[in-house]
Amino acid sequence: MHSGFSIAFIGGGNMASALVSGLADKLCPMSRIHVIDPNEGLREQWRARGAGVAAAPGDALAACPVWVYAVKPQVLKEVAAQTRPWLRDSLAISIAAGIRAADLAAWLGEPGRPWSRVVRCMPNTPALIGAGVTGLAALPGVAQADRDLATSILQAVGEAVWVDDEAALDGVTALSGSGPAYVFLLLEALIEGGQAVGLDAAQSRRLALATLAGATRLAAESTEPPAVLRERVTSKGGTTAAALAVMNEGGLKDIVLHAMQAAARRASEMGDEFGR
Ligand SMILES: NC(=O)C1=CN([C@@H]2O[C@H](COP(=O)(O)OP(=O)(O)OC[C@H]3O[C@@H](n4cnc5c(N)ncnc54)[C@H](OP(=O)(O)O)[C@@H]3O)[C@@H](O)[C@H]2O)C=CC1
Ligand SMILES: O=C(O)[C@@H]1CCC=N1
Repeated sequence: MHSGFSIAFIGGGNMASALVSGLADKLCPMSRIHVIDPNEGLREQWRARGAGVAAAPGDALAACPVWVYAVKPQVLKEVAAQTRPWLRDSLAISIAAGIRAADLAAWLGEPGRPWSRVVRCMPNTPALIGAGVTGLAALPGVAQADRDLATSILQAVGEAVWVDDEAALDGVTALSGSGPAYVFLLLEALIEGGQAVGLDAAQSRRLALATLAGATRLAAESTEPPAVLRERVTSKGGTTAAALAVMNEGGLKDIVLHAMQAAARRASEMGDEFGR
């Protein structure tokens, strides 16, 4: 990416912050990051980090070749209308859950002529430390150069996975978009459980984090499926079998399945509710 590359974040909240932390200095310096957010306190934080800030769209936005919409799905339509007058030749990337690329393209374009440079994606918060994973999709007419540009931006904060059918992004949202929250919930449970079985808080946290990290890395590096790795931990008549029996009785797998279905359904509902 050349040194003149600059990127605008429309919405400077949690996710913009996570993306910029991973991006800054890898792809473009902070001085080339422009953040638009109505919240004065947030703008002050961005200013302190070295980013350009504005309360509303203006000339600085028009000059950015890449725009990342990082506002809530509920306000994206209104925000697209606010930014549209400043659109010259920029690639529009949306990270809003549920909102379909065709809707954003229609909001940014003219009647009968949707904006052709729209990529929809679903990152996750580990982007903050460069360990994110992002699902991406685009309408069929989007140029390969724009797909490559979006890939390079999201790859700066982790892995990038393209899906052919945009509807699959609702599934990505249910898995990796919301997924860090499921892992944090498990982590909370492990830490509380550790204390319930006699460890102190610090020991529990250390053991829980190392267990999640170690097991995840083992699964990633192994050629064997997770079920086989699970069986290797589970000695006949032993401690793991006792624990898994309780988890199976409680229907843990079904709970996760139903939770993910609820998340995917909600993404699709938000697309209907806040799109079009
Ligand atoms: N959090 C996550 O893990 C993930 C979130 N996403 C998606 O990212 C998007 C942002 O989420 P998140 O960062 O968590 O939300 P936040 O609420 O933290 O950030 C959104 C920011 O946009 C600001 N905003 C509101 N109106 C405007 C406007 N007109 N122009 C510019 N900025 C505006 C909000 O200000 P104010 O608060 O004052 O309204 C807020 O600071 C959502 O669409 C979400 O679906 C995607 C992947 C993961
Ligand atoms: O909860 C949400 O709607 C957003 C999308 C994925 C993670 N957070």
